[in-house]
Amino acid sequence: MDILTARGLVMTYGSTRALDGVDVRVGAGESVAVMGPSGSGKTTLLHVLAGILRPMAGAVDLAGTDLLTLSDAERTKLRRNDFGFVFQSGQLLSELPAEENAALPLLLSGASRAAATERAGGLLRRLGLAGMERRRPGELSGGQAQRVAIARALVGSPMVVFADEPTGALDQATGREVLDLLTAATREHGAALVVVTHDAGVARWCDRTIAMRDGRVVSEFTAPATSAAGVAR
Ligand SMILES: Nc1ncnc2c1ncn2[C@@H]1O[C@H](COP(=O)(O)OP(=O)(O)OP(=O)(O)O)[C@@H](O)[C@H]1O
Repeated sequence: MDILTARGLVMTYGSTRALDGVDVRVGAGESVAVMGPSGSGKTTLLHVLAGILRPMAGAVDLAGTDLLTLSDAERTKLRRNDFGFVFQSGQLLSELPAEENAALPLLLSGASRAAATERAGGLLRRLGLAGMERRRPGELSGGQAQRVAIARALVGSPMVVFADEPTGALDQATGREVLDLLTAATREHGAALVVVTHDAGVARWCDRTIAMRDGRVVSEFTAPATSAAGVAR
């Protein structure tokens, strides 16, 4: 069953067609890598699918809800409840301990502090951060900080996690570890994952890869990383 579908997406910036008629579907619990050269429209697609950007044309449907007919307030609420986000870096609040950073979406949704930090702490421990729950982001390595971001993305049990170059600021080995955790943790939670990346190896962790070029999906495949590498350039 598809949980997220988009049809005919068009997004332009002046004369640049960042999205030029894109159709995408994401199955429930499926992980999808979005690849392609710089400027091919990957981040724009992610933002449109996540309801952050409104396209000039097309439709986005999340489990039967048309995202583009919602009011801004409704879309914000849907993003908070149904989506999780992991960005390249710098998304944690520097003054808050890891546990509270990870608990933030639940706190914003009105959960009690005790319940929210307990759930966040459990996730952090499952992501290998036992004993680091009270550390602030400045006291964590880049890879550890991304694990906190993954915990935060999953803490509200979202339907879809969106990740934009989540390992872009990490060395390759740490990046692989983080991706492994990201895909395993989203799977474990039954969430779908849409991950934008330049790393052809990511396809190894994902169920499907979408390749973009010049604002269009040029190929789509379920394949090992060796096939993905040819499309990544
Ligand atoms: N806010 C904006 N204003 C003007 N042009 C934009 C804006 N955002 C994106 N673009 C343009 O739209 C096109 C697609 O950009 P996008 O960021 O989606 O590509 P990308 O594939 O994610 O690139 P990268 O891999 O470098 O992050 C590019 O030509 C970019 O310059």
